[in-house]
Amino acid sequence: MSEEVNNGGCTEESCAGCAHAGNCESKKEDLRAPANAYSNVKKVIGVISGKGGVGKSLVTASLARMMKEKGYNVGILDADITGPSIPKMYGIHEQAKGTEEGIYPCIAKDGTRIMSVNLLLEDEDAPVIWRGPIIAGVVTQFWSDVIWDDLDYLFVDMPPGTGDVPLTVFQSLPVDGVVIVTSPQDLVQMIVKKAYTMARQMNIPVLGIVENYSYVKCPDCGKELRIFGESHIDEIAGELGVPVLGRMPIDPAIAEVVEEERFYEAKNPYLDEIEL
Ligand SMILES: Nc1ncnc2c1ncn2[C@@H]1O[C@H](COP(=O)(O)OP(=O)(O)OP(=O)(O)O)[C@@H](O)[C@H]1O
Repeated sequence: MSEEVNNGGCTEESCAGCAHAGNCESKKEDLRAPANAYSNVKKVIGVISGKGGVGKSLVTASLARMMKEKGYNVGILDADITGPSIPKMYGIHEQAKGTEEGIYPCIAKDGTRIMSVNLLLEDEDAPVIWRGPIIAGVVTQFWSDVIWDDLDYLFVDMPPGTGDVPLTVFQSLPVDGVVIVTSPQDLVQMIVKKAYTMARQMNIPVLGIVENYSYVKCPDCGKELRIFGESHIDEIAGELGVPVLGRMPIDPAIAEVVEEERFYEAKNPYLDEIEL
């Protein structure tokens, strides 16, 4: 079930007397959180998935690396508050510092600016046991209180699903578009549609779909093994009218760079051609 939101197309005249006028999605700017006064972010891209564990954080960081390699100023807002993984991928274990003006993101070895709840906790292994509205508030603060400085692209790694946090990000941040990450399993069709529909209901453009775990390449004969079954991604993308941005195999070289916390030098050849 979705919240009662209006998808736009409203005019001042039609709003007058409308029962939803007070919380109408067409008046989106009312819900927008202000950016920090020292931030100048040109594009905000959300990375979402209908379900957990499909490699959303990996895709977020890969897109950030791709844009970094192209010479852009890039940041990652880790909105996956209860399962933050971005700082560790980049080998960052320090705490973020703040001043009166705001909080400074940590800077990875490749220059990527990163903010995550793990950079604010005294013990990075401590679990975050907060209720939805508190978590959503923290994500908004990552936009309003963090000094992002000049960024060409800010990638937002969302928690899986269509709960409080994605809703808050869509309502409070000026998201220019989302990338949906998925895997080739049977349930996927329905799950991708849920993520797609949520973004569309919030008037956020869907830039395309990335399929992860598409295949494994046999190290001996080079044959592509589809261990999660045949992909339905072209069908789904066609039905929704969005492009397939990439298909990633399970790649031990990528797993290694994550395990060794060296993502600042990662190259993900499977997503190189994406235009954002
Ligand atoms: N194509 C791949 N090849 C090798 N390892 C991968 C690949 N995709 C993801 N992984 C690894 O699988 C693990 C889970 O990936 P990731 O953390 O990106 O998933 P997620 O969808 O963000 O998870 P969550 O839903 O819990 O936030 C990570 O250790 C990641 O490095």
